[in-house]
Amino acid sequence: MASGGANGEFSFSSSTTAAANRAGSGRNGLPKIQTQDSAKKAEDLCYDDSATPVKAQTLDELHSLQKKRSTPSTPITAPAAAGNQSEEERQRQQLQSISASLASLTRETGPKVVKGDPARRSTAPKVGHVEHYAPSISVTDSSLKFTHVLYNLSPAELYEQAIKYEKGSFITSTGALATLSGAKTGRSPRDKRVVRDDTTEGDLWWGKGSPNIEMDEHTFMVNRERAVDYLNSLDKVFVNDQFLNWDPEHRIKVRIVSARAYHSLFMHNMCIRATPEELENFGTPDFTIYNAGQFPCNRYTHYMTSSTSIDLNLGRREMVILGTQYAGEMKKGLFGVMHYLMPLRGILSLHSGCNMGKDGDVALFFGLSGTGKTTLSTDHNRYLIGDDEHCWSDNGVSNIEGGCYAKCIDLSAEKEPDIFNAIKFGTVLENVVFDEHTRQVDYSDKSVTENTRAAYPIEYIPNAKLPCVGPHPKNVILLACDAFGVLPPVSRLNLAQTMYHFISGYTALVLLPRFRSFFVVSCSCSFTRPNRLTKC
Ligand SMILES: Nc1ncnc2c1ncn2[C@@H]1O[C@H](COP(=O)(O)OP(=O)(O)O)[C@@H](O)[C@H]1O
Ligand SMILES: C=C(OP(=O)(O)O)C(=O)O
Repeated sequence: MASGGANGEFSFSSSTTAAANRAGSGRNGLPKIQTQDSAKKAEDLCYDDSATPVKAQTLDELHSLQKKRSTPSTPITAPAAAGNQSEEERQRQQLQSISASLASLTRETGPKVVKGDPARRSTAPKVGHVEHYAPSISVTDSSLKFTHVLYNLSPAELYEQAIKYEKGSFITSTGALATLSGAKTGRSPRDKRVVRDDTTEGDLWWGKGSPNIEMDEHTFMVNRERAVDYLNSLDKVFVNDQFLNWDPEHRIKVRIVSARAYHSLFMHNMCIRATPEELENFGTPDFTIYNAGQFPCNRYTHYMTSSTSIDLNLGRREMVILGTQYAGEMKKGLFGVMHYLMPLRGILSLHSGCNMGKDGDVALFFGLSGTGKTTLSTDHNRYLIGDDEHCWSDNGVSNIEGGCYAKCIDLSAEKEPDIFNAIKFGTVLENVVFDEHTRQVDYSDKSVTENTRAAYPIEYIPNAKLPCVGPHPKNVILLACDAFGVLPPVSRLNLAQTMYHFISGYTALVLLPRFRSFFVVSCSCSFTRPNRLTKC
């Protein structure tokens, strides 16, 4: 039994130990564990208590001292058109916009949308509730409840939400948030549908060979309603208002409504993060994602061939996700939107990584999934502009995203140090396996999936180029997985050859990463205008 000795020493009560203590050594002859002089300590504590009284009477009061109110980094300036808009009015408009996003299109009333965490019952809603429409006699049960909106939460707040409420969420030894994406651990391209209507009939590639599988507007609305009803049935939803495209002239405002903190943090990392000032004037989004991934689609619905459906409606500028929680669907779904919107503005959207040398020479890395865009564009000797999605306009190149989505299988500090070190607080780590005690990740473990991923903000890469824009590219590199040695390891191509191989898009699909060989085509090219490439 251990007890404190009269002189403040830590001692054991057995006679052997007491004898050892007298002899100046601890049990088994080990040196005694020294502690402070307890009498002096008690005196100090006494003085401390009276010198700095606690500025609270209760624990709740003490907790309330812990948190300072967030304030925008610059004073709130009234937008010219809106005149002297009060903070309260601005909040009301923001809530009304979110309320409109969540509105059912078939019922007249919906839940009352309020801001804030429902778990903090003592905190009154920031703004009074907003009905979707004026109350009518056709009141439904759903109109009697509240839906709490967790709006643009910070990574720290999202960590707390995930760990508290989402099974399979843990903090790893380097501070990343480990999560599980559920039954789906990769994208579901066969479950993707695009609404074929007047907007898209002439602009999109339909029919044999096209990746665009059509659905009609009515079926989209059925799925949209299903997703909105699911989200409205929850106590709380996450809403992210963010941007796409670092080129300020062609920036797109996106809103992501989701049910999981994991999804909100993933998009926080992957889209461009708005400053508090930009959020003040965010207004109506250009595009909205409804992510109801935990809820399946109804297979009796026309066009549905599984319980998963990812539906894009370019006319309504909306995307609905049902039956998959894999976060990459949101990222790639938005990329599809940019592939539609940007060419209409004469801008080429590129599925490529992009980096820049010290002399300003920009290189593009094209390739299908897994060919090495993220790995090779994250080059310690060059500035990273982006790892996956870019726009090429008369202004040069710009990254569409605000973060990177790296594959983690067999990741090591030696081979990919910048990516390895980016896996820290704020990073989402999907489907990795870790030691239950030390929380050290085993990047070689494929128990959950081989497609383990890390999503982190681009500034986690030390030599990221911020803002993520650059001049016209000087070199184009085409990457391909070639398991069968069809292609030479490296070839230098002229313009016509580059166009030919770009269209061919050869990649062997059935590969494990360790068998990959990379066909790298480097072409010193003279593309100065994007429409030249558009022709191929
Ligand atoms: N020589 C190599 N070059 C690039 N990636 C490689 C190479 N050898 C193995 N890899 C692995 O292949 C994967 C490439 O994936 P990634 O860079 O994310 O591709 P993409 O961004 O094109 O989808 C990574 O897991 C990387 O570690
Ligand atoms: C987002 C994805 O694409 P990529 O492999 O190109 O990162 C994905 O496959 O989930």
